[in-house]
Amino acid sequence: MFFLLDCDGVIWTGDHVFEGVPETLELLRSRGKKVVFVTNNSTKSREEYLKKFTTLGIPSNVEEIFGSAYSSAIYISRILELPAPKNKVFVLGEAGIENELRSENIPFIGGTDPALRRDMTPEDWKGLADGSLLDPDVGCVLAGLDFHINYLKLAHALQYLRRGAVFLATNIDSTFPMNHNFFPGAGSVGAMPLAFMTGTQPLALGKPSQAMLDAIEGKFQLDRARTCMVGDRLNTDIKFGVEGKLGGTLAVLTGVSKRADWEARDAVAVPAFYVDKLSDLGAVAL
Ligand SMILES: O=C(O)[C@H](O)[C@H](O)COP(=O)(O)O
Ligand SMILES: [Mg+2]
Repeated sequence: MFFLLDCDGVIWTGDHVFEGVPETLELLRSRGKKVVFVTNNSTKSREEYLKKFTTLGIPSNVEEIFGSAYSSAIYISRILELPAPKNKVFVLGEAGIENELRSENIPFIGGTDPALRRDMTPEDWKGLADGSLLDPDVGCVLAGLDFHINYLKLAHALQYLRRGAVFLATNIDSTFPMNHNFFPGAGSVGAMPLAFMTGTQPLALGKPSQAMLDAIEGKFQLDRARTCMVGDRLNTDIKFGVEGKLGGTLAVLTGVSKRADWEARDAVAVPAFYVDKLSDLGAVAL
């Protein structure tokens, strides 16, 4: 049996690991359950997440980690297959996306480039308008959670999209649960502002995307009927499990969604089960 575990709002909030999580993971593994960490947070690569798990005292390995940055990189390299020379990606996001694109040998610009962490200049207004400042090899814009978003980056992304670049997003979460509070999410800082500007929606490759679930199913050869998705957010985690026809969905109340959200008549998705926190799983006959 597989447990697909969300991270932000389930395992941790920022660097605070919720009480009893390491013990619960150990219990699951000791009972022969397979654990896969499935996060929409694109700011870290699988290797960077492994470092975070290790630093926070949670035993894991890189093969157990499946993030939206990785999901996006394998989609671009193995499905989208941008024709050279227009196979470069303009990134709105942090190092996690860059490192996963590198691991799939996908060329990219933007992202954490310090040259873009500044205000617009008259040269920018002119060069972006006439295209002289644009890289002709960019064939795709990938928008993720960018903690350094600014007008210049959005202006670059818009010009590439206006010139026909493929519009992708790692995820479109509206908020980001952090330190027991909420901050602007990936969708709110990059993908949705660009969607508003262009009138087009990105293809999002994180939860609830079924392309991501197909990739996870393929990688782990899991049996969907014997797989449970555990998450804190209805319109990503629980929708992912329900639309993926997984055997179970479990909501935890340590993150974004509350009971009232799925008890509402127009709930986007309803979990099969819920617990107050992940460690309550220990009391369940697994
Ligand atoms: O804005 C975001 O990217 C999300 O809020 C965040 O990444 C969610 O991560 P997850 O709960 O899927 O681990
Ligand atoms: Mg979450």
